[in-house]
Amino acid sequence: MVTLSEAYRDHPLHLHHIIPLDFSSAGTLPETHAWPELDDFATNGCSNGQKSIPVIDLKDPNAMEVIGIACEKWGVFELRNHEIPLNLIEEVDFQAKRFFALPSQNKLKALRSPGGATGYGVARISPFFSKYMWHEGFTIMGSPVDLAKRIWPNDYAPFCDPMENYQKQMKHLSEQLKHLIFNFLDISNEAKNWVGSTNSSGSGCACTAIQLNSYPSCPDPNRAMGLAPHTDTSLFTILHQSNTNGLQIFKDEVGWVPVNPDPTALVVNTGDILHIMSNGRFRSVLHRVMVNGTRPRYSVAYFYSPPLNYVVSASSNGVLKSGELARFHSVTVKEYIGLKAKNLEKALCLITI
Ligand SMILES: C=C1C[C@]23C[C@@]1(O)CC[C@H]2[C@@]12CCC[C@@](C)(C(=O)O1)[C@H]2[C@@H]3C(=O)O
Ligand SMILES: O=C(O)CCC(=O)C(=O)O
Ligand SMILES: [Fe+2]
Repeated sequence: MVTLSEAYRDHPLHLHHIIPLDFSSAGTLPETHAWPELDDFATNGCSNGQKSIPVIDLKDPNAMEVIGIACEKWGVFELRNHEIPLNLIEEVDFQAKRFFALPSQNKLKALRSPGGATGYGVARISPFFSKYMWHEGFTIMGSPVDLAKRIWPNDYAPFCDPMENYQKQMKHLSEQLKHLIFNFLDISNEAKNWVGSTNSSGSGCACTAIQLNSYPSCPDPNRAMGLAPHTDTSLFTILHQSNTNGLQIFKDEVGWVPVNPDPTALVVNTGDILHIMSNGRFRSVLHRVMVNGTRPRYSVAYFYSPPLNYVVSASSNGVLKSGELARFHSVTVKEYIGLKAKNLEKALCLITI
């Protein structure tokens, strides 16, 4: 089965950047989780009610055009009519909540290892910030069975079956979106089909991951940060958010724009790999998550990227118009993941020509 884990092996983390706080016993916000700059965050235009992300119907005959324009102008859109069964989404949500509701010592049985990429833990970006985030995550790459067996040794199927089904459905949806986006960008058939590329299992399949996110309700939400501002590494990410708000995207000349939850819809955002492949035309969108004083928030992110040894390059994929120069050096997906793991948001600058 396809796994991205290999790309993270050379970038081990310290345990304090893996083990989440036991949120169930935190009656007050610990200083370790109190973010000093938050006044800024709160007033940075996030209540701008007029601006909201584009909403796109996948069955729209002009889907390719409207998706392309949304990626260009916003780097994010809400997708309706996506054909992922709602009962599957609800089941995945339910299983995620069931996992996060376990006592801390049970969740720690599935803790991500220092050199690992899957399992329970804080967000990978944690070492780049001096404060911790009000967040816990569970990352799945390939089969969730080994991880789930550590928690439910004899009863892992209720967790694993919907996760595996979700992976299949999301992969199919991602292929449709990839097709529309690459056609909009005029990407060549070779680059489109990842010709000659393989991942760790030797197949030319995409690298994918599911990230279950939990943001418990917080005793001091104005001083806490759910997920610090970041861009995703992926080609694109498909997110389902349950009905507590908190996600915001950064739009130039506007500021932080809330992405209000619609549990029947999905949110698609562009990642760094698409940024590079499109020569910067589709900028990877900066986003963050704020927390809530009374309600927990849950989300499920599906990251979709080309195979690990795929060469991410605008100079050979057909996107450059005549006379246009490539803005980035070519890198493999694996090399870019390594750069991001070491340098976070400076990774793109490091490959800028
Ligand atoms: C496939 C992946 C993308 C991700 C790193 C990961 O290996 C699994 C977790 C993902 C996540 C989720 C929260 C935000 C993020 C930046 C992080 O710290 O972990 C993303 C990573 C990413 O896009 O690079
Ligand atoms: O919880 C959210 O809405 C955002 C999650 C996210 O940004 C991520 O998993 O990369
Ligand atoms: Fe993200």
